[in-house]
Amino acid sequence: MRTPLKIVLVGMPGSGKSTFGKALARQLNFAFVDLDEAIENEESKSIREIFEIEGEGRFRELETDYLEKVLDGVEGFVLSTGGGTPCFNDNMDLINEKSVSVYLEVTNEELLKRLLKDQAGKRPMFAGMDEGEMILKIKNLLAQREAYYLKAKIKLSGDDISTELLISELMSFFR
Ligand SMILES: Nc1ncnc2c1ncn2[C@@H]1O[C@H](COP(=O)(O)OP(=O)(O)OP(=O)(O)O)[C@@H](O)[C@H]1O
Ligand SMILES: O=C(O)C1=C[C@@H](O)[C@@H](O)[C@H](O)C1
Ligand SMILES: [Mg+2]
Repeated sequence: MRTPLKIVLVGMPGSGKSTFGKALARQLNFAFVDLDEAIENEESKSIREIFEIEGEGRFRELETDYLEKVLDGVEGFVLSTGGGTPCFNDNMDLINEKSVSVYLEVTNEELLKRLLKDQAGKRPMFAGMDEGEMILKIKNLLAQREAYYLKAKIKLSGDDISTELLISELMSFFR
């Protein structure tokens, strides 16, 4: 039996992992998993509730548990991680051991635009912040996280990354 292809998307909050992942899975006819959504469904709580009631530490434990479960699946898939997933526990090493990881690198200006557009309160990391505070938070998060994201096997940069570009990068990767 051929080894199933497991594609894991990583990147900053708002970089488009969920949106892009869904489109990529549809195009490849692969199963799609969004780690944040999987946690919310299984725990019957929103990410915001888990942060507020049980704290970020508990969320990071759950995140690693669900990540391991998905990565150990026998079928191929596209997995969109949460923005912080690669940066806690040994998650990024685990991702690289078991999948082809892809970093979606988007400019801070575009991240801000997208996060401002999204429903307030959807992302606990940015809860209650004004635009100036969000810019600082994006810069700080990227400074802490970029080294983890850069461990990905493939990096795609730009504010309008297409699924066709990733498919062509995947073909080069396996060539
Ligand atoms: N290529 C794109 N161009 C413009 N807007 C986009 C693009 N991709 C995603 N968006 C928009 O940006 C916002 C964030 O996208 P998305 O939720 O997919 O990001 P994410 O990386 O999954 O974030 P998180 O880490 O918080 O889960 C959404 O409103 C989405 O519609
Ligand atoms: O950047 C982060 O740390 C997070 C991003 C989201 O995808 C969620 O996983 C959660 O809100 C934490
Ligand atoms: Mg997402």
